[in-house]
Amino acid sequence: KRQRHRFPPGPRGYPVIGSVLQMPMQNAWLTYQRWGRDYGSDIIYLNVLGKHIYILNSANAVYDLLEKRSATYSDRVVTTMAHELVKWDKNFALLPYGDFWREHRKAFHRQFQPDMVPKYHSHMYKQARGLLGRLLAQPNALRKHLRLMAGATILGVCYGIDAQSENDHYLQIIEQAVHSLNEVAKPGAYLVDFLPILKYLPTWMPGTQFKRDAATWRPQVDLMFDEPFDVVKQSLDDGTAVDSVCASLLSEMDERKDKRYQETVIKQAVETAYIGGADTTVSALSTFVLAMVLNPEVQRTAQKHVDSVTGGDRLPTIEDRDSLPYITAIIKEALRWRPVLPLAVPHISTTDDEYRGYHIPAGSIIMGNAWAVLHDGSRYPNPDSFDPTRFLTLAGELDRDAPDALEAAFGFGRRICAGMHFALDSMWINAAYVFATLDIAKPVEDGRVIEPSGEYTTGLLEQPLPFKISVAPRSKIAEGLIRQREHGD
Ligand code: HEM
Repeated sequence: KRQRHRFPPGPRGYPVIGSVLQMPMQNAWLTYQRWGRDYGSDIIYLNVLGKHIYILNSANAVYDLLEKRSATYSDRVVTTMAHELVKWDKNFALLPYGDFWREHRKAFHRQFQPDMVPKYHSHMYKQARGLLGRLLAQPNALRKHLRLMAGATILGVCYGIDAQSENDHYLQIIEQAVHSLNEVAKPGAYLVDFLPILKYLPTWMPGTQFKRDAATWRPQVDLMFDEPFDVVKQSLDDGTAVDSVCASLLSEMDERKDKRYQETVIKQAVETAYIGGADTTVSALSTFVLAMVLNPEVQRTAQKHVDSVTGGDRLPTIEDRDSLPYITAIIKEALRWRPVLPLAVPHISTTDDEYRGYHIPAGSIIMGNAWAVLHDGSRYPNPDSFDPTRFLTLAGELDRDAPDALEAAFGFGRRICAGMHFALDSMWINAAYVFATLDIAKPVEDGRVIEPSGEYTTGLLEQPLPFKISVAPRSKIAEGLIRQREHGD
């Protein structure tokens, strides 16, 4: 006898194909948030070609399922193109839940847990200084400068590689490979993901462009993982290794366990830091700059706070953080206002479950709508305005009772961002350096103020469309700090 299950409300689809035609292609998080309002439910259900999809639009639903029941909701979508043909599952953020993923997460955690991150601050300071100088010299290449800052910080920390410019050999290898991750991650981009049998077609047949794409991309992905790892391994053998995450993990290998297996885990875990950490940091800091351009009074207040702590004649350090809650609040607000991954990364359930009387079969796709959680007006009044004081008490301290934007901005449960503490410190240092030294504003061209569009790209990861800024040193002393520091003094 067939049991009838209850499912949450959602747009009614058509027989067989389900809601495939209703799936939003642009800014899906906004449509999902609106559906939540239209259907009066914080859980929305869609059936797309037989796949069960649940969208969680509230902090409660996200917490109940992705946090409290994280043993059930921590798997990942596995696709033929990304995982099998291009081998992007070397990126452990895409690995299915299980022991192999757990080994990666453990190795990564050993090096990126909160206690370890201070070891990496020197790399962050160095690259943040470089960013100041480049912004002054070339204000209209913000994205390029941020990419170099974020990429070089991670390469320095992970492999001890000192990338000087965007033409750095390793940065180029990685950038070339990462391009294909964006392509294979586009929903519905590859028919073979719906009909895996197509992978057996010979490459000369029409309609097999995906096989040619995979043949081009797979060696690029292999190279990106292999080359920096091999260089560190060789340097350990030669006795010339410098301090790095990769070198530490290789030196700590357990001699009783299989060497090749451990090396594979280390290679993949370390390179995932770049994949997980570069574009995300660029997006978050681009939003930070956009917010400062649009909210000059917030920028001025932050500058005053920084000056009151540094006296205006030195650069801030992370040790100043406790004295500068306003800067921390700006970082939280940037991550809340325009979350980098508005739908985080989808989770998959591994056993049948029931929640609020609704049936959730094993293999369902669960999307935590970080955007909806972080723009919930009952938790964040006036959610569209950029207001760091929402995280502060009247006395200007961080408000421990305010809902924390970090709860959704970095994802959920056992798959929560493994580089979160690293990301927060790196963002804080870059923002504090900018406040200490630079005025960032809308540029004026031919007597006209150029407004940023404020628009964002749409995809798994969102970032502001390129916008123009003007950058000026705040004072002669500030200019001196940038120049002096640039020369390594
Ligand atoms: C502002 C910057 C960042 C944001 C907003 C961000 C956000 C996220 C999100 C939303 C996820 C998916 C969580 C989920 O599935 O629920 C994630 C995963 C991950 N992130 Fe980040 N991230 C940032 C920076 C970084 C950095 C700097 C690193 C490395 C140093 C990093 C490493 C990772 C890794 C390894 C995963 C995969 C975790 C897993 O699947 O077990 N991230 N991040």
